[in-house]
Amino acid sequence: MTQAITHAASPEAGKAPVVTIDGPSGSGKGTIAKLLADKLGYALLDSGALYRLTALAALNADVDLADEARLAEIAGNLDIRFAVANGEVAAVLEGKDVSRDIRMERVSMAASKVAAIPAVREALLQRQRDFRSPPGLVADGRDMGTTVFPDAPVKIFLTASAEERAQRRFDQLQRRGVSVSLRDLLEDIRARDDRDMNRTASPLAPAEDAVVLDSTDIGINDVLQKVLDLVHERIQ
Ligand SMILES: Nc1ncnc2c1ncn2[C@@H]1O[C@H](COP(=O)(O)OP(=O)(O)OP(=O)(O)O)[C@@H](O)[C@H]1O
Ligand SMILES: Nc1ccn([C@H]2C[C@H](O)[C@@H](COP(=O)(O)O)O2)c(=O)n1
Repeated sequence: MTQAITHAASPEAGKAPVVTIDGPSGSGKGTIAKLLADKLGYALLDSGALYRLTALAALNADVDLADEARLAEIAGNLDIRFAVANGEVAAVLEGKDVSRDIRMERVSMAASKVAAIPAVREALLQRQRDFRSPPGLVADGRDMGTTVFPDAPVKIFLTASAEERAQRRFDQLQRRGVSVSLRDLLEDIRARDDRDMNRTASPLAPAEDAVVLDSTDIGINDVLQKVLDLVHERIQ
């Protein structure tokens, strides 16, 4: 069962093993991170949710997304917690479950802009590190292996072609009854890749010691098994 962590870490917590899973949007990071955390009984950090929550708080307060100082202040003072209910992790902002709101397209776009601001990333750094706790942590994002947990014993960079990622997102939205165009999704994925890879602060890139897994032609179970093999080889 995935653990939800909301408290500051103890000295032992700093030594707990971390598995980092970075990669572009739609590569399957969130899916694999959740399955892995469940399997290992580790805590789970969905770092993208922190950028999404910052973006939602800013949109709710009508803050200009060009106002970097104000956005950093919002990121540094977020009133959030992650609650586990029925095996799912809910994101709670100022007491309200906003798990669905933070997945809306306008929030995704705002999160991508907010995440490019160095002062926002700095404001969220320690909060992310506080998720590290025994028996271990699975951390999903873009800079988990390069910046947030550079000493992690297992670093995965999960990728897939833009076309495959757009198709996966299309199928996911269709299952939820949301009608979208595959072409728009592909354009959106390319725009986000470009912004995530070309920003100056913690750009999306594999850590030097990361294992790169291309899941374009590999199913979820096979990806999970490859990651588990690495964990057993390096941690337990
Ligand atoms: N290897 C795979 N084969 C087929 N479908 C997959 C695979 N991995 C993930 N998926 C599906 O792709 C969709 C996107 O996966 P997921 O949300 O985990 O991606 P993500 O990398 O976390 O994206 P984001 O960074 O935008 O949150 C989901 O519907 C998931 O079930
Ligand atoms: N460590 C991270 C995590 C996420 N981001 C950015 C990338 C996206 O534009 C946005 C939302 O992430 P998602 O929920 O889609 O994984 O946040 C980042 O820059 N660094």
